[in-house]
Amino acid sequence: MMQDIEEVLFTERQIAVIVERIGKEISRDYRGKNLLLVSVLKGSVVFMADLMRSIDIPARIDFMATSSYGSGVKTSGVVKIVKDLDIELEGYDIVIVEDILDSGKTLSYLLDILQSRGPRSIRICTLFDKPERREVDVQATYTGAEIPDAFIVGYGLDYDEKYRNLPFVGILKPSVYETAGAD
Ligand SMILES: O=P(O)(O)OC[C@H]1O[C@H](OP(=O)(O)OP(=O)(O)O)[C@H](O)[C@@H]1O
Ligand SMILES: Nc1nc2[nH]cnc2c(=O)[nH]1
Repeated sequence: MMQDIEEVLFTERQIAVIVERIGKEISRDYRGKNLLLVSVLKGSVVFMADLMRSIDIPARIDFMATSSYGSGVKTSGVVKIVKDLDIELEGYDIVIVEDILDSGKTLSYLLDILQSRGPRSIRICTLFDKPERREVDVQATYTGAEIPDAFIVGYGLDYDEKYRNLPFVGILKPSVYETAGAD
């Protein structure tokens, strides 16, 4: 796996510092509220697992899954709900937990859908943001780090369902996806 990584962007240690900082911000902002963390599968699962443990106020969790990237590095732009939430949203202060904000299509779609279910409030938390790539106007309240326009993997993020279990985040060598299928 390591041979497919061009450059390590964030080490395990650097990610831990970022997650800890966001956990503190959310704990401060949601004290006395009715916090529900909504993790968007599968990419955010590693971030979610660490983030929830760095939040020291009561929090519920739920999961949903969307799909728009298929097995490649380009979004199809058509977002589908693959798995919906289990709970009703009335009365909750929702923080959507995402691994990456890229074109913005996934989060803009999710915001619309979740908003229509009547939560008390709703905000976005993303570990990574690629502002240069934005096609739809979406902004996160909590952002771990802004990154350049490169395809990253690790710490939950995949290419073709691989590399999610890397403990760090790195840029995938373009030769990996340019020669895809030649495995
Ligand atoms: O801003 P966008 O261009 O919409 O891209 C961001 C979305 O793409 C990734 O999900 P993906 O569809 O690859 O699913 P996964 O989380 O299961 O890897 C990521 O987890 C975000 O949900
Ligand atoms: N793995 C991965 N998924 C993405 N979805 C949108 N951008 C990215 C990215 O850079 N890496």
